[in-house]
Amino acid sequence: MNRHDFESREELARALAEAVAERIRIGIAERGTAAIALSGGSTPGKFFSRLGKTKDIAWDKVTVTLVDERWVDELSARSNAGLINEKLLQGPAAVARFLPLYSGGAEPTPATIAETAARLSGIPKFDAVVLGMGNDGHTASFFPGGDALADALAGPAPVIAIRAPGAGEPRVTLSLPRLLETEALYLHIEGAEKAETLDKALAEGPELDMPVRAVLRQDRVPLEIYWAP
Ligand SMILES: O=C1O[C@H](COP(=O)(O)O)[C@@H](O)[C@H](O)[C@H]1O
Repeated sequence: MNRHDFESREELARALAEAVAERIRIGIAERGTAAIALSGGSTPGKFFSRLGKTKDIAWDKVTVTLVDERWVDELSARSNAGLINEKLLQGPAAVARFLPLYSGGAEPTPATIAETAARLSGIPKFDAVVLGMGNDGHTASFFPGGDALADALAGPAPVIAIRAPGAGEPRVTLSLPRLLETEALYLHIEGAEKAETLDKALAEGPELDMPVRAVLRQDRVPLEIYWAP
């Protein structure tokens, strides 16, 4: 894994946006289309704004989806899709195709999960996956204590419904094997507390206690860690 430290969050956002933009350009050059999976939460807003303003990308050939979603309506302030719409899918990027993970109703059902998995099956491999991390050591919706955490980490199902004490709403997440079907993998974290959490996760200990360890320990895709204070 490689760690990229920046002096400011603005610099990080610029560099990560350029790295992901380059993966998108390569995907379009090689296959005619590109697909990326992004995280939600409080961290990626600046990065999304930067990426969405990138002009030299054929955005109409790009599919954007999420690595995970809170089971809330897109109008909710907690919606990861809402964040993508507000910050990324504006300006040049407004013509990208967005594949949401939330599809209505009180909670995800086997049928809605199957529909989402079917839609994602049209994307055999992502060009870039950008993960975040919570201070409890979760990434995507791989939460400690999650009722489907083992399945989410091991697959084989590509899309998993999961509930966990620290997660708030019911969640839906792409499984780790599905997320590792990518050309490039990024972990975007900011702040001193998250740097400490990362150090803790890099130390020995069970993956079920800090699920981000499963990402840090995998050897299928080189992990690029982007951090700023
Ligand atoms: O709930 C979530 O949390 C993580 C981390 O979010 P942050 O607010 O600490 O940046 C995020 O990566 C994930 O997509 C989201 O659903």
